[in-house]
Amino acid sequence: MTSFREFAEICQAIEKISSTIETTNKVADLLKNVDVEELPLATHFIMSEVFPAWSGKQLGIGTSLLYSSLSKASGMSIRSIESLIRTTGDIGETALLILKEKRKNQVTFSSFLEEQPELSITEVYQRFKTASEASGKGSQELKIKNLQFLFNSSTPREAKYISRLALEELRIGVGEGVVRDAIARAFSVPADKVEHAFMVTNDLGIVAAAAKKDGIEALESLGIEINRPIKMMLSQISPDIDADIREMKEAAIEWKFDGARVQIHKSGNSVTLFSRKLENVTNSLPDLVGIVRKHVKAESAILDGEAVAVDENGKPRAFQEILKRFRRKYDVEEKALGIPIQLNLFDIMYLNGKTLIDLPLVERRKALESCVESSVEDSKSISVDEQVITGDLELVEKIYREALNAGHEGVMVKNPNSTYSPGKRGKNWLKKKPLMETLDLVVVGAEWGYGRRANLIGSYSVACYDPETMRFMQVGKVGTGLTDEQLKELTEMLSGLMEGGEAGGVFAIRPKVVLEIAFEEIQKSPNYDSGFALRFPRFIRIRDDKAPEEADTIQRIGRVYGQQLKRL
Ligand SMILES: Nc1ncnc2c1ncn2[C@@H]1O[C@H](COP(=O)(O)OP(=O)(O)OP(=O)(O)O)[C@@H](O)[C@H]1O
Repeated sequence: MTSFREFAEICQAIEKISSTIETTNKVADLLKNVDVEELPLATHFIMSEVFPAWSGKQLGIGTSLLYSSLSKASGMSIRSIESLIRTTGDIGETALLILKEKRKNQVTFSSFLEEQPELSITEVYQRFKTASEASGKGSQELKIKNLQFLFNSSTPREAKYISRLALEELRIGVGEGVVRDAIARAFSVPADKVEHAFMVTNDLGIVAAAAKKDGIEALESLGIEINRPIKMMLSQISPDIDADIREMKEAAIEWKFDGARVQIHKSGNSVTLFSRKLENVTNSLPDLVGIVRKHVKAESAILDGEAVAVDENGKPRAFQEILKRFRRKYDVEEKALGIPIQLNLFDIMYLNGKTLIDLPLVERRKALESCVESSVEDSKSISVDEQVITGDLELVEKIYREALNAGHEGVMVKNPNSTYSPGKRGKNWLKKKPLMETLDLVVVGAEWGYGRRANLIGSYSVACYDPETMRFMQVGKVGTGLTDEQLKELTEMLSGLMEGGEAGGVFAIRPKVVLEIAFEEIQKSPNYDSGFALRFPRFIRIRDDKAPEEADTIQRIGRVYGQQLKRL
């Protein structure tokens, strides 16, 4: 068993270094030292995850639960803890200070270290797991008891990283890229083998353990598995789509539906549906499960498509309508009748035991067509997205116009020879749609409203993402463009994410919720840590199909700012 103390020491060391190479070396040291059984846990922990992202398991520990546990473990009041957090600005440093104080009053620190059995990585995981699984009556107490146990058994430094891990933010800047390189370094395996193993498993914990056990051979034997979702391949906007099509010579053109992405796993009669964020949404969409069971003729398959909400004439409804269906947990059947769904399939990654992601799109397409059956009367509920392969730019424009006239978003332009690259946004999938510059930004703070809206959150501080530092950087405040209903919805979503208490009606929010924001212009500004500010930001919609790390980046903000200058 590896001690959590060792893990905390590595975190502390990484926090002090800024070079990526040194960070990677430290993570590689950790991976080398951890027992193979605990390696998946340590690999996730170092990326601030308790459960692998694909598992959809939520830790569900909010700040108030954490404060109560710290308070119980130390005897300090919750109010004092909140005020300490306002000074330190961080739950980790706060936990460290509280535990230092506690140990000082309790026993001599060295005798504590001698008496206390060391926490192992497995023990920390088990306590988190038990806390996350507690439900129903008495569950709060059980959650607190498990966290309290961890704080009672930890050194101040361990408490610092336990409390940050509880909120799934270690703040040490270690993401997938660093861990991928660290696995290659730690076990002397080629980086491209690690990358491919990650694409098919979507789990660096599994990859690390395989590399440690049996090197390249074990990595090559890893494959896609039903019910372990793989990351979605993504597209990018092209500054000159005509030039890109010319370069491809021929491109595969498909309608771009404005709905919600869905990844379908079928094994025999069992069907599981995952959202773009890889959440399991099967229970919300029983009608979609029925459609797949009836029309997908494969023993096992993983399919990619877009679910669109339609009206009685089969016309697409607003994007928000389909998200309502995805979110819906109760009254599912009743709601399903209200908002019928159409499933448009456009890719296949796995069929009857075979991984297809390394095949070119044209081949995958044949496989997809071979296993989807829809009769004329059913063509409203399921179809394979029509695809035209052409290099004729006029024809592309014609298909684009037809898509817009039919109420869709535009077209996708795909490279017919491209493989399916999970999690990648690149030139093999391009999108062509009418230009309206918006940004997807993350809520990091909020303020109560005034007057009639005093019991609702009325304004939102929004931030972009910096993938290099893994931090969110504020670019503005949004308070316009929202209806009362949207304010209510957002107030509900955000009230569980408040952090560190409230000061003058203003409070910090854990970065979880993504909003799409329109704006007039981006300006340079010293007021925000991003160095930019949005002029006249306006709310467009909630993007709860997007994870915070998928928000627009500081680099994109810089690029849009640069383009504005060129237009002047
Ligand atoms: N035929 C299609 N092929 C691929 N994706 C499609 C298709 N039709 C609709 N889509 C949707 O378009 C998205 C591709 O655009 P992108 O990857 O850039 O997502 P996005 O960031 O949500 O962008 P947008 O806001 O423009 O949808 C896919 O995630 C999918 O949900």
